[in-house]
Amino acid sequence: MIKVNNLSFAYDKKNILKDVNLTETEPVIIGLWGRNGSGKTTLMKILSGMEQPNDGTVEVDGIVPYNNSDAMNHVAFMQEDHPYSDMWDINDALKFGRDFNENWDQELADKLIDIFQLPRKKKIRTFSKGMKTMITIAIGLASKAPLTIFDEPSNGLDAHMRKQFYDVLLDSYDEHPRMILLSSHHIEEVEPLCEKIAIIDNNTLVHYEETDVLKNNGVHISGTAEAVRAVVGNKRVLEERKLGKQLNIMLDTPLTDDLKREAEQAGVMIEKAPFQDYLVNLTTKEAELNEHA
Ligand SMILES: Nc1ncnc2c1ncn2[C@@H]1O[C@H](COP(=O)(O)OP(=O)(O)OP(=O)(O)O)[C@@H](O)[C@H]1O
Repeated sequence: MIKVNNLSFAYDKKNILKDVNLTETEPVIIGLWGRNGSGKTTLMKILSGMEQPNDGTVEVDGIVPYNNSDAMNHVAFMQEDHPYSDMWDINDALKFGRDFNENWDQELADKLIDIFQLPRKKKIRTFSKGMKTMITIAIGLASKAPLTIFDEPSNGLDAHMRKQFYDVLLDSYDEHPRMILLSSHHIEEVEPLCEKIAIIDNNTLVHYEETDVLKNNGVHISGTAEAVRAVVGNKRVLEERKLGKQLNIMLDTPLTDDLKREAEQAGVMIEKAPFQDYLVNLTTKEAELNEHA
């Protein structure tokens, strides 16, 4: 379904993406995580045919998306701050979706507009940020495109709306499994939806893994320096912070029962690190290693 081989892309000779490889053949919901400016939107634009790679190849659903009028039937790219005409109300936006997506599901579109309680008659330009995000989610899901891409889809949604977004996305995916790519720089916002996570860092895709595997990693250990170091041994350290005689270390390892026992015996505190903190430290560490390579 997605085949990206040795993809490189530059804006004005500045490398944004380099040697990106990603292959996925199964319907799956993927979270694309990376820090601000890491190249998530750029990769999404390339997958949807809005930008052309400088090097390498991209195939989506068997087609090369760039400069291909057929791409619209294979990829729906719902951008953050999606550009709607100032004159449009919801019916105009849905008509646009219907005209450009051969798999368009009008019943689902109408249902989502009702669930999100969006006003049909008001111009979209008068909507709040969260309401604009919701209409974008409705159009993306109703497109039923083989690859549906949402750039920062939970942006502007309050906790209640975010839950509704999760529910409608998972219902729609269960009913019609397809590939859905969701970007975020805050992993906790999309992780509950995603079976797999792709991580962009240092201009490339550094990890593509099952969410459950990645999410298990990252452990904080704190206590006196000597006791902490004894537990750490030669495990991979992602972050180290000293506070007087106290040492706090983040390890790149899962929190196993063995490790908990070891920590208890050594008299140090041990806990699972938040997923977002783990990813930030993981990418910082790998960027440092690359710099020194
Ligand atoms: N049209 C453009 N012309 C020149 N540089 C650009 C253009 N669009 C993006 N960039 C640069 O490309 C890099 C990657 O931007 P991109 O928008 O893909 O990142 P992102 O991971 O989506 O960031 P964010 O999480 O902040 O939205 C940034 O350094 C950005 O300044």
